[in-house]
Amino acid sequence: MPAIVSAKDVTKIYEGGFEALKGVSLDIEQGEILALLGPNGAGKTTLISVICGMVNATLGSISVGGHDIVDDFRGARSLIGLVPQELSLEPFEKVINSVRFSRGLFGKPRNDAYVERILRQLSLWDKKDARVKELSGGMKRRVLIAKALSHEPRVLFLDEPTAGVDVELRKDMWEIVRGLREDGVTIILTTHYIEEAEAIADRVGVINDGKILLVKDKAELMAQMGRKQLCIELQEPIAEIPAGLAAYELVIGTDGCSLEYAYETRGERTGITALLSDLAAQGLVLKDVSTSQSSLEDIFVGLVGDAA
Ligand SMILES: Nc1ncnc2c1ncn2[C@@H]1O[C@H](COP(=O)(O)OP(=O)(O)OP(=O)(O)O)[C@@H](O)[C@H]1O
Repeated sequence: MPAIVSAKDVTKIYEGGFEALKGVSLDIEQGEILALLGPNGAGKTTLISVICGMVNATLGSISVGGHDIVDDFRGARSLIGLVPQELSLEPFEKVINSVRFSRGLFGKPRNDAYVERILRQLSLWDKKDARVKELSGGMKRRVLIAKALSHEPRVLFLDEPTAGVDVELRKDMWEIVRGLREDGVTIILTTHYIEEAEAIADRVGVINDGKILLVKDKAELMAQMGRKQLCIELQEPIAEIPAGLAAYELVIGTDGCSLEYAYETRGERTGITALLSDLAAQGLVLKDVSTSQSSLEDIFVGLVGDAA
């Protein structure tokens, strides 16, 4: 299936010469939730602003649903909903009118049944006649989503949807995003929160310093995270690993006093029981054992650190 959003070698140099995107290429699959993870200033907002046509790319090309975002701006833009980072709403407007108005901006005919459906989906139906200023921060964020969905887009961009919101609201937001995906909407969200990417993304893209460092299935990343290390401290140092332990592919510490064993936590057998009895059979006396696991956070920090 062709990608619903395809960016090729996109570079953005802001006035003043700052290069915020450095040849970014990215294909977004229809129906997926892609989390773009990166530190402050990485270029996340710039990338989605360029795709949504709010900022012009300096070089490169982007298409959305097969429409070039420059040559066929209207065709591309009609497929896109954008939930911006800032709460930019008209305070005195009634919720339902603000959603109807957004739909009208895209030249779509009034459709009360559709607007009711999204307001219900976002638990805003009982607030439809409230003025925006009377709503809590979480409700305002949901109004922004309703507005972004008002013209029935196929791709929804959420720029840090849960920045600064409490845990409950964050989980509500994740539920909303999952529900939208079930309706067939492709979702791209930017986040600083690794646990957010872990919780809802199908794929994770890591961006830093204007470059995409990695785009991977979350399941693959999780499999990488499913590896653990068992560190065995020995009572006495050894010069080399006894031949009888070769099958375990142990790594010996520089002082000869420790051994490291990598295993899959998801596998049926970790091999730890057999290893411990074979160590004893080889006459090795253990002083201590500990385990460690690489997390998405380690992978992220490693990637961003290596790139720096
Ligand atoms: N209009 C602008 N003019 C000049 N530089 C800009 C402009 N907008 C953004 N930048 C710079 O581009 C870089 C990327 O900014 P961007 O907002 O895309 O990052 P981000 O990954 O979204 O960061 P955050 O997580 O803090 O929102 C930053 O160094 C920022 O200062």
